[in-house]
Amino acid sequence: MDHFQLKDSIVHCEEVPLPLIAEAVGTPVYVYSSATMRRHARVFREALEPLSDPLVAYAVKANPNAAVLATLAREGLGADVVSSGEYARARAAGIAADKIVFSGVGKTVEEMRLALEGGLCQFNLESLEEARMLAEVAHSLGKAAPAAFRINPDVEAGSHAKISTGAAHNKFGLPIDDALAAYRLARTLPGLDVRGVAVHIGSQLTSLAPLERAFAKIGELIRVLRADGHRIDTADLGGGLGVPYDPAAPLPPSPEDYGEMVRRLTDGWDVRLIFEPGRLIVGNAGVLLTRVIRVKPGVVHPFIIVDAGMNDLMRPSLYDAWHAIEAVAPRGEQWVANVVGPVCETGDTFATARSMDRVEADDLLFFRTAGAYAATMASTYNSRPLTPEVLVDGDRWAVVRERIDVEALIKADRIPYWMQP
Ligand SMILES: Cc1ncc(COP(=O)(O)O)c(C=O)c1O
Ligand SMILES: N[C@@H](CCCC[NH3+])C(=O)O
Repeated sequence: MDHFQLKDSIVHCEEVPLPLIAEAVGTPVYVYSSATMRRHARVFREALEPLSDPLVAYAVKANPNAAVLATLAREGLGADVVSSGEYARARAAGIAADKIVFSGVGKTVEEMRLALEGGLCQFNLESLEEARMLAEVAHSLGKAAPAAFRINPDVEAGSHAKISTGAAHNKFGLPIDDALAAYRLARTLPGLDVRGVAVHIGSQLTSLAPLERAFAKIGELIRVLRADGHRIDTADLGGGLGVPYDPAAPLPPSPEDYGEMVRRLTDGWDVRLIFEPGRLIVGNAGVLLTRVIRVKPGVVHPFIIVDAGMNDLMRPSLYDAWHAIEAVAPRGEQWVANVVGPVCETGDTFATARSMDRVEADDLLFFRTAGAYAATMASTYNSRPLTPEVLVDGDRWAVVRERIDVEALIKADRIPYWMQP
């Protein structure tokens, strides 16, 4: 079910016409559909049935907006966090501490302390060095930190190189060949209670095969660890399932196919499974609404200059990502055009030679699949305000993050004392 659809020739988010939001809030603006998020949370959970009591810990990095987190908390989701900021956001949104998994490559002593004091399900440790540090911090607090090692299974995820994490040369996780020695040593550390394994090989995966290879290796590792006397109660299988961006591309595997594969691969593991989906839950729940500033002729195709830039939506410039770009009030004609932002970089290009709705200055366009890794990766480059966010629920809508304007940016800067009069 697509919650961004034409009704009376105007694209709506659920029951709310997008032009209404553009007029009231200004553009560019992110717009999220509550119904889509709720639906994705349910579809994912249903796809895992009848696994007993899995923890679905939404990867907060995909979209950490407080209203988004509160929506997902009400669906019973936990949180996968990678910083004290994400931990604080998850707690503030009402996510119970025992549903929070703390991942991340460079957890600091302060972050460890914060999560130990506030409570959590487990830390996913990336190295023995990190395990030692956590053991010390927990011991000093008189606690035993619940933990798993994130294993690097040396599997190529087949995704974009910048979002693949499971190959031996990537910075993530403990090399699988070092795992047994690490579990043995970790067991001797007071302050540490290692009781699980974790794996996450990358994001926007469009095939289940690499996940199957990784999970098979993890299954074998669990067997080896148990034979060596280690207690393994949890297996965190990460996130990574891709979502459709380009309708012309083959569909990524469905949550149902993923669930079937997981049940098959984890049969007999006898652990509590943890999942960390991010993009799957929110990716298609958001759009970036933008207005055409002007159209200028190009040598080959016209340039549509919109008021959203690479600072608002980085994915095309960072990963050559493809986002559908459609008119909010289509004129019924198609053309081939380039869509670019106003930022002073050639990379501020959203689409080149794209067949799309013909538009004129002042028309509204929207970028689809902008609910994940979009607003959260925005910057103020070129001294552009941070884009506001709006949440829709049926016929209701609300601004859930204000535009952080240039006044606020200027106020955050300081003139040093020696330059003051
Ligand atoms: C450890 C970890 N878990 C979960 C995720 C969420 O991934 P995705 O949004 O692809 O589901 C990520 C990001 O790739 C991650 O690094
Ligand atoms: N930012 C990436 C995903 C990174 C996943 C982080 N673990 C994207 O937009 O596709």
